[in-house]
Amino acid sequence: MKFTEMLQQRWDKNNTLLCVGLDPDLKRFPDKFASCRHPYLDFCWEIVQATADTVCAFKPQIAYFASVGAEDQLTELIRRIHSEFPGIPVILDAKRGDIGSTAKHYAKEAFERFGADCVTLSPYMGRDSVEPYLEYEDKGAFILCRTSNKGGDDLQMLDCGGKPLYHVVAEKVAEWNTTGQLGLVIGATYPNELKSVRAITPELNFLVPGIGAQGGDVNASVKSGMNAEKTGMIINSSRAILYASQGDDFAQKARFAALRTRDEINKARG
Ligand SMILES: O=c1ccn([C@@H]2O[C@H](COP(=O)(O)O)[C@@H](O)[C@H]2O)c(=O)[nH]1
Repeated sequence: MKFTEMLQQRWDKNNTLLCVGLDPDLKRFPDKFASCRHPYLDFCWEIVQATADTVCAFKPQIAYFASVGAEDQLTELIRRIHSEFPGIPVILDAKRGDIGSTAKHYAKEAFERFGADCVTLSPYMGRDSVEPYLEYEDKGAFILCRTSNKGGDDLQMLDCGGKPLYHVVAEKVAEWNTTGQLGLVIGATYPNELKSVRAITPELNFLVPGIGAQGGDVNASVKSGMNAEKTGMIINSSRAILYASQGDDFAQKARFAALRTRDEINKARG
């Protein structure tokens, strides 16, 4: 099934816009994982099992696996999600961006090696750096537009002939999106910007990180970013769910945190 179809089904049938981010940091795991052979896989798998019914997607962040040589654990994690929870799309947060010939290999890594359904990309190198990902017709890509961090201002707010650079990125991505595979990353820390980009691109889906640990306003973000169908958003929370407890009850506490967040999002949708 195509990434966009999987997502639409999760929105419609499971009534959730929540995405649980999988950013596994060994230092924050409960003690029982210290002696595991595959701690990143085992920890994330318990989180996935505890939260699967609450999400529209999972988003593993590649740096947390690659920095410790745990790529095989990431591959197995995504394989298990697809096998045990078919229909839940996996977005690999990799923020790639390179010339076409190299981008082909990054696309192969994300979609063939890791088996992800979607990937995050930088827009900085332009259309031909994105095109190799679109050759995988069932897959999707979210392009960085207005990121959740403070330093995003350095470039994204630059004036481009009377409009900020992130508006130009939104317009360009809408233009490149001839196949319906593209969306935008916009931080929940900037609800006003979410609103302005929704007005420019009513048809694009948004990946929205920044609630939870980064303090983004759930109610304002949802109201600003949802589309006419009250969907169009994948709202990510990683640390606030993963590390809701460091005790043996971590999975149960993660589930409660996910349920609370899903319900808060749904309340804001009205
Ligand atoms: O603008 C962006 C783009 C990506 N991220 C990623 O999302 C998660 C956020 O984690 P939290 O623990 O919920 O803060 C993380 O993987 C980032 O790399 C982002 O935060 N902002």
